[in-house]
Amino acid sequence: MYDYVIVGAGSAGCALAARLSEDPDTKVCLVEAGPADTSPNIHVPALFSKLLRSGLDWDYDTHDEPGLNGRRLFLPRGRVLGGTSSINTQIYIRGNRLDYDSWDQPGWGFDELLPYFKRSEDNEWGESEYHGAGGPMKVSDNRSRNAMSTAFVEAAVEAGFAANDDFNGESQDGFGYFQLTQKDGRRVSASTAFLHPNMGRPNLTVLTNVQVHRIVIENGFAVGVTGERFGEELTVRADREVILSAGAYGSPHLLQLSGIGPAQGIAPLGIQVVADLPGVGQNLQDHVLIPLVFPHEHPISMIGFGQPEHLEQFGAGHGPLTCNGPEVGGFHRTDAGLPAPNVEYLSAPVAFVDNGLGVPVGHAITFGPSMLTPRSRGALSLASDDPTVKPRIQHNFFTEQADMDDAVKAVRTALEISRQKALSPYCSTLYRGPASESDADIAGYIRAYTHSIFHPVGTCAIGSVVDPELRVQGVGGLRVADASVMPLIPRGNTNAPSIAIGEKAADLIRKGTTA
Ligand SMILES: Cc1cc2nc3c(=O)[nH]c(=O)nc-3n(C[C@H](O)[C@H](O)[C@H](O)COP(=O)(O)OP(=O)(O)OC[C@H]3O[C@@H](n4cnc5c(N)ncnc54)[C@H](O)[C@@H]3O)c2cc1C
Repeated sequence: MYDYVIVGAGSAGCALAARLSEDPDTKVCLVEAGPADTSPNIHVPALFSKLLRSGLDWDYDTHDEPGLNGRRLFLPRGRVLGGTSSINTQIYIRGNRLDYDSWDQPGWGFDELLPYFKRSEDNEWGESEYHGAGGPMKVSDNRSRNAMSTAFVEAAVEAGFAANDDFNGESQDGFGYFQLTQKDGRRVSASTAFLHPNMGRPNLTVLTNVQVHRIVIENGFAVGVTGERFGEELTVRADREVILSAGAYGSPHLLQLSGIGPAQGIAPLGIQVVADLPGVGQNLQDHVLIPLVFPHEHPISMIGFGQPEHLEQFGAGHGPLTCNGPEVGGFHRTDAGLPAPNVEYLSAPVAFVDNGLGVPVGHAITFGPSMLTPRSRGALSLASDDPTVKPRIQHNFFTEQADMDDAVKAVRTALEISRQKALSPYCSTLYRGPASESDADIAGYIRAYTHSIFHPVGTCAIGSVVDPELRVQGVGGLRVADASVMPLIPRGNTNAPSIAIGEKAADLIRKGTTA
């Protein structure tokens, strides 16, 4: 018997488990579907693409996307200790102040969340107004610094955009190198930061290879979870609370399998409705990337990494194997009158094609806009009452014309950057890109080549599915703490915000706010 059972050892779940188990009198069980994070492909940043569609990936796809010529897009999610933070590209971004303030939920404004961002952080720059030092998660400058990445930032400046050294500081706008969740050039995941140092705590149990199938609910109260481990059924009981940290796809999937969700979607599958919560699985938001790929002859892209000298350099904490992929980027407003950036440019020293699944055959640079403020909304619903069957996920990318209008402008800006002098050695040939700069050609290219950049949120949103203390409405002893609770997607990458949610959830739970 445990006080708290947490489902999912991802970005939020690891932070939550570590914080709750700081109290030696609190017994915490963290249940994870995937294995321990021992694969070397996790820890060597440049190998991240080897994790996609591997055994450490839930390997989802969207249903036919109506705004993207009916294509199905690849949606990777980590299935391993650390969750998606064990397979991501380590960019450390919090989003914009405006994001959290516009959630308009008590306790979730930017000024109230900043202490949680800082508490988790150990920035090599040290402590400041916007940064924390001494927290569990190391944040460092990029150790790789590919010549193409530097050229991309220089080209953006040549095109008239500002340089920015700190996207998490006073202002988000501008171009520069990202800071990364790395230590000495190795990946820092939520697992290596929050779990590894605390595995010896007698009051923290971490169960791996246990896929939770349902929440056990007795008299309207969550009292544990049932699942499967190597073919054997397993039940874990919680004395106080069950907390779902299974991610933006996993948490609404589990709620619906447990009878919590839209009655009209779950009852026909023979699932007994425990709470009719129409918001579960709705409000799905994500960022897309529109990649432009420029092949060239310079032998400096990621396909050349892995030479003996690179391995030696990696051992010393630097060199190309520390490359996270998108080393640089920038935040930009497609219209000067916007209150905050609506585009994040990403640039990687490699041909990043076919959702990251295509194997690059020659040297290239890939960059393009990731659209930060989508109006389109998708949904996740049950395809079956069998918990091992993947849910039906539809993002509805670009089903709102305003999303397309912004993206067309953003692609045009990327092409303008590609024509600057600093990029001239690398960008003379456009292999993947629009046929011309007409609105129609750019829109056609977007529909044919856009992919997800893997930041799903919003499917158990605060104010709809959970209250501001993250309690699931209509069921006792049950909370959700992960990216799914964000009512609106932040302007940036979603790992740091998910960790901040785990940090804050721990304080909410410790305060004993359960009804
Ligand atoms: C390829 C890729 C690159 C990315 N790059 C970046 C980046 O550079 N920077 C950034 O900020 N963000 C990035 N992201 C996104 C970011 O990592 C995620 O938004 C974040 O990790 C989500 O955290 P979470 O806690 O909500 O969920 P997750 O970290 O996905 O954790 C969910 C956990 O729950 C487990 N789980 C799910 N269902 C069950 C079940 N039924 N039983 C037991 N366990 C279960 C999963 O296995 C997983 O461990 C990237 C994502 C991908 C896929």
